[in-house]
Amino acid sequence: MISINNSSPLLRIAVTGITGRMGKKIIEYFLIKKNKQLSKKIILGAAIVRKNSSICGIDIGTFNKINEFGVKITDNLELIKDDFDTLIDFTAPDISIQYLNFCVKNNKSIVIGTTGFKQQHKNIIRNASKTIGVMYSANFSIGIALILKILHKITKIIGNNADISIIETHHNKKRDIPSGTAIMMQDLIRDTLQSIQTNKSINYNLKKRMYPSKQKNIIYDIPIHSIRIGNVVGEHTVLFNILGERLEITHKADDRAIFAYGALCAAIWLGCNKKGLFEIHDIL
Ligand SMILES: NC(=O)C1=CN([C@@H]2O[C@H](COP(=O)(O)OP(=O)(O)OC[C@H]3O[C@@H](n4cnc5c(N)ncnc54)[C@H](O)[C@@H]3O)[C@@H](O)[C@H]2O)C=CC1
Ligand SMILES: O=C(O)C1=N[C@H](C(=O)O)C[C@H](O)C1
Repeated sequence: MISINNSSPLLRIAVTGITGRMGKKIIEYFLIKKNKQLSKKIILGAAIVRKNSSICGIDIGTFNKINEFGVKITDNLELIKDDFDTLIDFTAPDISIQYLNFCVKNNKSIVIGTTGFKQQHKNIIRNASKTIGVMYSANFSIGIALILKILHKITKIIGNNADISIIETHHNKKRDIPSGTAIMMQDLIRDTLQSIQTNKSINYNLKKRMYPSKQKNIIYDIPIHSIRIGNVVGEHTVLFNILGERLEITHKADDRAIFAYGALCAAIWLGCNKKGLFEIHDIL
């Protein structure tokens, strides 16, 4: 499990996208105090919604049809900049970058779960991490963090001789395609294959992925097949086909709470004093 440093001080969290699928899940942890360990370490400092939303000014508890909580929904970060230490963002690429820039300007740490970033966004994220603590992951589940370690090991052993494909399945409301998780898996496998080819020790991490690989000549065809159907929370399968047999490594998310829990643990781990670019496996 992700370890939570018990000596970390109480951390005030700002949550963006509070009307979204992920924003609601994260807020739920504060309103329903779903996890005692987390509740001892973090408090809700701000609940942020898109500009000019009709729900600005409403108490977050009232909005979620429970008792008044004492935090009013806002679209104005300037008003609440002294009410939080760390911002957790699961929204959309362009607004995520605006929130990131606000955090840089006001020396706040940030946990970014948004996916669908283009390379120029990733360069901005990387640059911001020179000034503040940035935790970025396309997937905050413990399961995927563990599978990434397994994929690295399998690719090192059979990658050179395997036919590899990735299948990702998500709900039909998902905006980006393919999923950020599938791209993360594809990047890891490609980096591992490149390291085998060039005998360089692989140090797979996001930092490396923030800049495209310099070795343009080595292209690995690892196709990603995407399915958008119903309410699927998120499923990923990596297939390694070698002579006479096939490995299928699968992760199936049933509840977005796993992503929310991972993001909240990441926020506690990140705290408000670190500087740099981190990802979920930094805290496993
Ligand atoms: N890293 C991870 O573990 C996970 C990442 N995600 C990613 O998180 C993001 C959000 O996913 P969902 O919550 O399902 O989406 P959603 O569409 O349900 O929610 C998006 C939220 O962002 C807000 N938003 C969008 N554009 C905005 C703007 N211009 N200004 C202010 N607010 C804006 C919306 O109002 C909404 O509250 C996606 O990129 C998704 O891929 C989702 C689940 C897990
Ligand atoms: O949009 C989603 O729902 C999810 N998006 C993330 C991704 O793009 O990988 C993570 C998870 O699969 C759910």
